[in-house]
Amino acid sequence: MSNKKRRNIRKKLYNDSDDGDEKQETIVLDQTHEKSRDKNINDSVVMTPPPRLSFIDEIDDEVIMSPSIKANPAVKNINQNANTQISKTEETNLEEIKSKNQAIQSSSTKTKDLKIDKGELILEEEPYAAVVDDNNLDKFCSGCFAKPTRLLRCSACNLLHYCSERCQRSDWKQHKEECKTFVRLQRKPPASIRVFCRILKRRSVDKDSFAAIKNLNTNRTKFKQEEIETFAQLSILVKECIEPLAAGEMIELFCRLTCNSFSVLDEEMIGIGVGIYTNAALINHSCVPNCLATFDGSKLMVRNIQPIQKDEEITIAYTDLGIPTMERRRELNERYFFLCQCELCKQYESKENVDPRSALRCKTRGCTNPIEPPDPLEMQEEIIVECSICKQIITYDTADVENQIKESIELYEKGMKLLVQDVDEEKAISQLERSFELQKNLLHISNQNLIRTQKSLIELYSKQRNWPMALSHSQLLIDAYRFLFTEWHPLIGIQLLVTGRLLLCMHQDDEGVRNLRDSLRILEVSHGYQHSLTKSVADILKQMERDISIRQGKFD
Ligand SMILES: C[S@@+](CC[C@H](N)C(=O)[O-])C[C@H]1O[C@@H](n2cnc3c(N)ncnc32)[C@H](O)[C@@H]1O
Repeated sequence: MSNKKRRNIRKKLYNDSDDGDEKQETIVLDQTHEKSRDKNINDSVVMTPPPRLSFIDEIDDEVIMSPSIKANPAVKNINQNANTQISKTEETNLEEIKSKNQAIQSSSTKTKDLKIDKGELILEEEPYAAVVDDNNLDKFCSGCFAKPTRLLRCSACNLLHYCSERCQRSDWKQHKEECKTFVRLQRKPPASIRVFCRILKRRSVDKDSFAAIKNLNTNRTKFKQEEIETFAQLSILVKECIEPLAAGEMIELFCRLTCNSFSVLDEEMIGIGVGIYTNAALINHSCVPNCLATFDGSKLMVRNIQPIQKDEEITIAYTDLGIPTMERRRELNERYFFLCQCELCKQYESKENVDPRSALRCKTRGCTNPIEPPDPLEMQEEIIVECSICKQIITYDTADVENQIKESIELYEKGMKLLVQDVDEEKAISQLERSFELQKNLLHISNQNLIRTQKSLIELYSKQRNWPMALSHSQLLIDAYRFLFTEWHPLIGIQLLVTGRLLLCMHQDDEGVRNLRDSLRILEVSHGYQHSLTKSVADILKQMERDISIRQGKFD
């Protein structure tokens, strides 16, 4: 393959630009807008975005602390009871889910067991309101949530960015008033407040649509008093921006947002914004979900990654399934007020089953069995276990294990801190590599600490174009995800894609194509054929396969 072609593929895969840093351009929408421009705004936007935005983090930063508002679900999902699990009052615009349910019901009368095969689009929904996170405002279009190489900045508030004048125009109805507010306040309210205001704005122009919001679960009585007080204080921020509702209604709306908002995810399933999807919010949670939510821009799609049987409840995961079961349960309980009783959570209630997310690895070469780490409360000097798979008796020195884990976490945190401080990346990498070295022979491949260290290393090495190092970590991550997740989980597909593109960058075309093919197979199920990510992988594959066959023709 020619270097030019390879560069083009790399550009496509990495959203790379040969032009160096993109200049932010200013676009002017109309005269009124132009007139309101304040020359000093640039200097006056004071709020520093937190390193990674979430519903909670922003609020902590901007206002008061409260565990409760921390309700920005990682990927929030819904499912209620079995029949599609659409609970609740029937009046809302649930046509899509209902008709899907009917389809499920009727197809189930045709086939005895199977209802819908994997990869079906169960629900597709545009947000009632959605905003880009504070620290992503200059990276993603506030209209379509795409990440183009070039963004245009709103010339009045200088905060929101758009990929085109068309996107700015289509968002203008929502942004017009908000834009003036940002200018007047001389700071940007956090994303949670911005999305709240957008909901109120939409209500003011389309009262009927608000019924879908009112239909959402509030869990009002389950919030702690201090959380309700936090909501009351947040209401003051809202009042600075838009005509508020009555005090009680404001609190209820905060409760609803806390339990029902979604993180809008980019192609790599990383949070870039907050959105409210009134139909998808009716789906309940499971840690072994049969469906998953993905996004194309801000459009949410729920697809089933497992076949769904008649009368089976549709479920999605509200939280990161890579975190250990006890932590997951605690998080679900704190944010959503329920004790998860899914089969995964129940499986690890008993000590007999070891959760790989927090486990050590078996010391026998080639054995992938997770081993329970020492319990600090038991204060044993060593733990002696018989591996249930390889049957070897293994001894771990408790103090050694604890020290190594502690040190590896410190090294990881030190490395990440160096990155935030913008210190030399090399130094950060060396801390993370030392952390990895301590963990790799001690922790199970799917241990959450090991996974997060490797994810950071892949990102850093890719940034430095150190493809071989990024590749070695990426290949290990595929194994870790395969151990944790079901076959069609999108994280496996995305990691195969990352691995494939790294191989292409290293001119290992055949192996790269194999990984891309495996990735595509999964993405077709998890994201669907029409998703922009799936299409771009299919395009690259086609191009690569054509290239390879031409080359083979030449050499045969
Ligand atoms: C986004 S709503 C889901 C739809 C909700 N069941 C309804 O009827 O509107 C989230 C709330 O649903 C309930 N919920 C979701 N998943 C659950 C589960 N697996 N077990 C028990 N309750 C669950 C909890 O009350 C949670 O706060």
